[in-house]
Amino acid sequence: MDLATYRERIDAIDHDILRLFKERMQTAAEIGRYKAEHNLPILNHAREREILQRVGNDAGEDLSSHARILFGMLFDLSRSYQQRLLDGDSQLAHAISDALEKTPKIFPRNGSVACQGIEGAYSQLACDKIFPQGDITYVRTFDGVFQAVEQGLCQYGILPIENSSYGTVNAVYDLMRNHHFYIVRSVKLQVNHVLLGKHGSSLKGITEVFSHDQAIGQCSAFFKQNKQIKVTLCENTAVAAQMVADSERRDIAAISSRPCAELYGLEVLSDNIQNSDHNYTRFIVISKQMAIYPGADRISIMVTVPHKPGALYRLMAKFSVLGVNLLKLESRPIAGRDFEFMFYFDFEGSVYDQDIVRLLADMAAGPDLFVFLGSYSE
Ligand SMILES: C=C(O[C@@H]1C=C(C(=O)O)C=C[C@H]1O)C(=O)O
Repeated sequence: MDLATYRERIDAIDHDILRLFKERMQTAAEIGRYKAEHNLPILNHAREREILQRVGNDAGEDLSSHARILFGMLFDLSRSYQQRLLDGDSQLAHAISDALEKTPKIFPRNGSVACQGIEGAYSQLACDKIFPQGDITYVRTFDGVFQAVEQGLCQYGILPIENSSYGTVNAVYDLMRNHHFYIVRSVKLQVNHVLLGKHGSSLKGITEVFSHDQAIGQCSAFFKQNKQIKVTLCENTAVAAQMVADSERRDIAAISSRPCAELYGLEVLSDNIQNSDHNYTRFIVISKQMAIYPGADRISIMVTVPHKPGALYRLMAKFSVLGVNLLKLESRPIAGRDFEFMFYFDFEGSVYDQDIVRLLADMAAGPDLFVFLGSYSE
């Protein structure tokens, strides 16, 4: 047989599969209605296991695992179809359209903003970029930024989430699940670190350097070359500069931003000491209310998936069928659980796209934890 004839055969088979698929989905919808009337949950593990067992056996050794994957996908589709028919428009879909209606058409230039650290901190530099007329309140910790927003003390909060060379700011991701907030914007800031010491001191005489863990990590090559220097972590790069300024010691220095030299009366002992010239940190802007500004083309969510083989794969398949491009996938262990993880996804997409809203509503309706973290632009 030639290729064209094989393809004709495949087309005919697909025609039958599609007819049967539609029939299967309609039947699942009927079952969904029955379940709603009788107060039964949509998911029935035992039934799915039974079908997988049968299908796996009937398919024969060669195709057993392929058939199980196919039917696993069919279950997902049939459950989400049942859910959608029963829920109509989900709560999340309503909240999103509400936010779209109420959000001003232009991102504000001012507002009260919580930043971690003190003046000269990189969060402040990020804030200046986003809110040129922002009114900054400094808090000591990242947790304090979340709290200031959650309690309504500040309209916005700024938090670093990842660096192009040193990676994720884990502490911020771990705090996300303890707080209620929405991401309304993100920004990428080029970060050039400088070594700051007392006037008249020099790199040769420095025995100890203070800074934040991220800055130390981004300057690891500098420490390899200067092995005599002891590293001491502190909560913020600007706080490190202030500590050096307040200390009597002349053998200590801080890794900070350049503006901290002038702010704290220090001297630049070494310039651009980060490993890479292309060193960027991404910051998010959080707010208490959901707000989706024009141009929002990025969506962030936080989910757990069941601790079972294929669970993450099935979640990813939902993105894949819509042709959604994933921008970031981060996993963090859930404290107190046995290697269970919280997954954070950033993906490209607009909430004006009904397929995307349906996907979000579908995940929100599932049995696992799902949090919509916001839709925004960078
Ligand atoms: C259709 C049903 O709902 C769900 C979907 C199933 C399926 O697609 O075969 C099986 C079990 C349930 O988790 C059902 O309960 O039969």
